[in-house]
Amino acid sequence: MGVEVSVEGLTKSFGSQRIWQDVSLTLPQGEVSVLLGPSGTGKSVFLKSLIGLLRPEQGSIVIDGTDILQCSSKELYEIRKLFGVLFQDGALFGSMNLYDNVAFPLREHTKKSESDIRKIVMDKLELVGLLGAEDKLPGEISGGMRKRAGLARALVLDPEIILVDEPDSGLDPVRTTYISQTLIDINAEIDATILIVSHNINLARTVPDNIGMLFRRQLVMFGPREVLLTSDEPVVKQFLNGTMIGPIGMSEEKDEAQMAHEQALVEAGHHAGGVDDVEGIVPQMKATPGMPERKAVARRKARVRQILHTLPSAAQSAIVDSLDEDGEASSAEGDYYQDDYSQRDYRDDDTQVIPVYSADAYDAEGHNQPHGQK
Ligand SMILES: Nc1ncnc2c1ncn2[C@@H]1O[C@H](COP(=O)(O)OP(=O)(O)OP(=O)(O)O)[C@@H](O)[C@H]1O
Repeated sequence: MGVEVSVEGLTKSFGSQRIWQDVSLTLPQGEVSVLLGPSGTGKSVFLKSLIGLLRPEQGSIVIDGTDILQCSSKELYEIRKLFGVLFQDGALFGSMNLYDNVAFPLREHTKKSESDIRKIVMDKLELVGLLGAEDKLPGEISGGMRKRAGLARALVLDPEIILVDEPDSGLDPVRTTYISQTLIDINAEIDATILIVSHNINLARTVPDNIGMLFRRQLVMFGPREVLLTSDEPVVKQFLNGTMIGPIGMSEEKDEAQMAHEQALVEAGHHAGGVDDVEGIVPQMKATPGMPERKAVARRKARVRQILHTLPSAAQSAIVDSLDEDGEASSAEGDYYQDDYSQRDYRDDDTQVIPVYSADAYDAEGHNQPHGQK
């Protein structure tokens, strides 16, 4: 089973440029999480920090009991072996065919025989649907195939944590769904902890168990998927709907005057773009029939049940509904409704759900004034 990744108070700058600050979240063991955020908010920087390629100046990243910001380089080397990483372009070696690309980590990091390597490589190529393409060079195949080859290579060392940077970039919606299905199937097969960085709303709505969002140097929230997908936070709603109306601007920082101007345009009949009906919860993708059950599903149910009372009421209802669909409502309701949630302020609870932005969370300059963050 994949290991938990626990991030606490993480802050990263490049020189005087603060990328994000005080980011705290836990990727639960073996679950699939997505980190959303507008372009340039530091999602890739976060992903590279998790594997120790970039070094945040504050905070901790605890993986399998080791804080990778404090450990020796030898320990970091060992921790890195737990990871499989799919970078945006697949990061394949252009001069090697797909077989050799996928075999590369096995030849570099293990003493396995070529016949053992062959078995593993063919197995992973089959998992990502690339059997028959092993002799092709990266330059001879499509972007989607390159991504799948990169994914196969990320899997050969049996990673416990898989980091995936924008699996959808450069892919059409159908291929994006295929790669989403592959990620879910991989999770079912090897039960790895998976973090996907993306700004694809369809993927975010259908793939993960948990969703987080970065915006204006803060982690806006992180928690069960139902929390973000039912959120009323302006930045989340704008992001999900893809409209120009809201705190996200072309260059990220949008001030009050700009927001008022855009609102006036819309009131005068200008189309703000995006779609209005991207709301609510749609069913989560399941492993392809014939694959093992995702073990994360049962673990997540138990985990979410424990924190349910700390979540916003819309998220609670959505979670209870999803359990209803699974035929669990009657046994679950007894547990859920012991508490009077309507009387609770979820922001005061000890929870990983960190809603920071609301309508009153911006000062006169349009800068955020985070509240409720732990
Ligand atoms: N090695 C680096 N040195 C200096 N600045 C960097 C470095 N890597 C990233 N940055 C800066 O960090 C910021 C966040 O970049 P990052 O690629 O993480 O954003 P992102 O959210 O992944 O964006 P996108 O969705 O467009 O891929 C950018 O301003 C980028 O220029």
